[in-house]
Amino acid sequence: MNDNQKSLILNSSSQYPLPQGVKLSYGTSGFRADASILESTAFRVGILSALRSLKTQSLIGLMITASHNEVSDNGVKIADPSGGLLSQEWEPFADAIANAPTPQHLIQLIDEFVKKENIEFDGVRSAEILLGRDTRPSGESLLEAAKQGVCSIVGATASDMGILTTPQLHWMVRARNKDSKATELDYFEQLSSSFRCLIDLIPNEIKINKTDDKLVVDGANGVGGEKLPVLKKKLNSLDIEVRNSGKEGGVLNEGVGADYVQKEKVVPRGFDSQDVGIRCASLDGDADRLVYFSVQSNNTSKIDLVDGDKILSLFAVFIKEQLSILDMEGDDKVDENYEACLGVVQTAYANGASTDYLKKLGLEVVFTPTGVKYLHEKAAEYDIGIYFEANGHGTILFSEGFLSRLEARNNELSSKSKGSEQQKAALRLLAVSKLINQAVGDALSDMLLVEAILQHKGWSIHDWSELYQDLPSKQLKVKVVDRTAVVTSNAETVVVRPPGIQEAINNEVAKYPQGRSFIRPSGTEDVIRVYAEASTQGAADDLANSVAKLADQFLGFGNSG
Ligand SMILES: CC(=O)N[C@H]1[C@@H](OP(=O)(O)O)O[C@H](CO)[C@@H](O)[C@@H]1O
Ligand SMILES: [Mg+2]
Repeated sequence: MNDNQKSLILNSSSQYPLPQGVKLSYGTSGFRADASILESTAFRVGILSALRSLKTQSLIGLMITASHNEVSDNGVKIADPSGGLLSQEWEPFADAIANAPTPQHLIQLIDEFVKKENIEFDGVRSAEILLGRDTRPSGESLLEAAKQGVCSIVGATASDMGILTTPQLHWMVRARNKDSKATELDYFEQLSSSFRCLIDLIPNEIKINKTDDKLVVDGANGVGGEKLPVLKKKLNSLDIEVRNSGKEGGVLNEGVGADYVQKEKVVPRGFDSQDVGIRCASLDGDADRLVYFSVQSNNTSKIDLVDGDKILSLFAVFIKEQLSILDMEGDDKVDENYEACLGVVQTAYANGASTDYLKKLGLEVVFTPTGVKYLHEKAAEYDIGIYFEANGHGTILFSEGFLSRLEARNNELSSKSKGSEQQKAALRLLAVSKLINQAVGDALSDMLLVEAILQHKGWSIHDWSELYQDLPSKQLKVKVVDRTAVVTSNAETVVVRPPGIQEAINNEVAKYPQGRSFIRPSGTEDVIRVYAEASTQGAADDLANSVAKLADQFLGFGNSG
């Protein structure tokens, strides 16, 4: 780094000092904290994004959001050239610069990193960053700080894309780096046209039977609630009513949204007994998570939840069915045809009943630690990889190689047997690959795929929910002295440290039919999470409570004295 560059960073970073006592970590999904302490972080991540752009010689995204956290929080994260999350190799550098106590320390860290990574400031392409933010009031000033960070790197350009859903920004970064159309309008156009294509391919006999009912969506008073009406205008085969759009005066994520609905299993604000029997869905605060639900008829404050595991199962059923029509799946595949490698990725939080169901379908199910970065990476190893967290974050990844095969197959079929069931199956899979966000889980595109599949199958939300019965489950949080004392293995299902605790958990689990329980340190909160599953709700609650007690005994404050 030359002196001119150093003094540029020095001058601008002195305007964004690190507040005292702040210690931040890039975490499961970027930096997140109370918005009032994040300006220096946004500024520094702005610098990081420009360096990442120079290193990869590609466009990079920077998103200001704290997803489902309360409105007073905010956060900042990076979208890599593929549209995916920041490479994990750069996370330690992100942590280091976010916590650098003075501008001088900051410059030293950047200088060392630039040397280590061989980042050239006078390469062919100068740094280019797309910035977006969710609807949080603090977003504007944090975006400005991030922009100043980007612009403190010589030659870098920052384009403010305004208010976007997180997946929209990731989608744009991916599209721009592939030289495809990449505006917000292009995003809506791609989603709506591929959705229409799937609807047009619904077999006639099903279309006649289909129930033309409406979908009511809880927008979490966030950006998804703002964007959905725009998308809705482009879809005439779907009747959507948006509630909690943020325009009715409700507070972001307060008693609303996918995280609240999934964790509390109660109706969000704005929904009541009049909604019994109606298909409902909830987005989270930045619209990268989606869950469905219906209001219970006998207790209208409660819901029947259709979570990420069931969205995954619905997608898996549909994809498998299309592959089977194409003879690209299963034992009876036609020899000359290629057998597509379809994989499903879950975490330990996936309901055990969903895993059983998927395995019975004959699917390969693999587990990764919690966090989209792990699931996404694993899913990318398949021709078609479907991943979902139980909380509703997920997508379907199609490999480039498989898509070329599919294109070729479609061309061949369209000359030999145009309009055949096989060709329709190829067209459906191609439409899914365009509808579903290839960069990151996307509530809006996931929702359109759910709706298209339900119409295709002529299923109500009830039919869908009946795919399997969730095992009763319970999640608890336990405050401990030091959550990093817990070290896990086997996709976080086994505790290897501290010694003894896993044996104690095993002894508890053995007392419950269909019992399963694990603990792990949260990556986003200062707690240990306890998960338990058993054959009845009472048993799941009891098991969770006993395991929480064990966590407290081994790790809690009483133990440390
Ligand atoms: C049990 C649970 O829902 N954990 C969430 C939560 O992570 P924790 O590391 O459990 O705090 O936030 C992550 C980021 O949004 C999400 O990926 C993950 O699924
Ligand atoms: Mg989110």
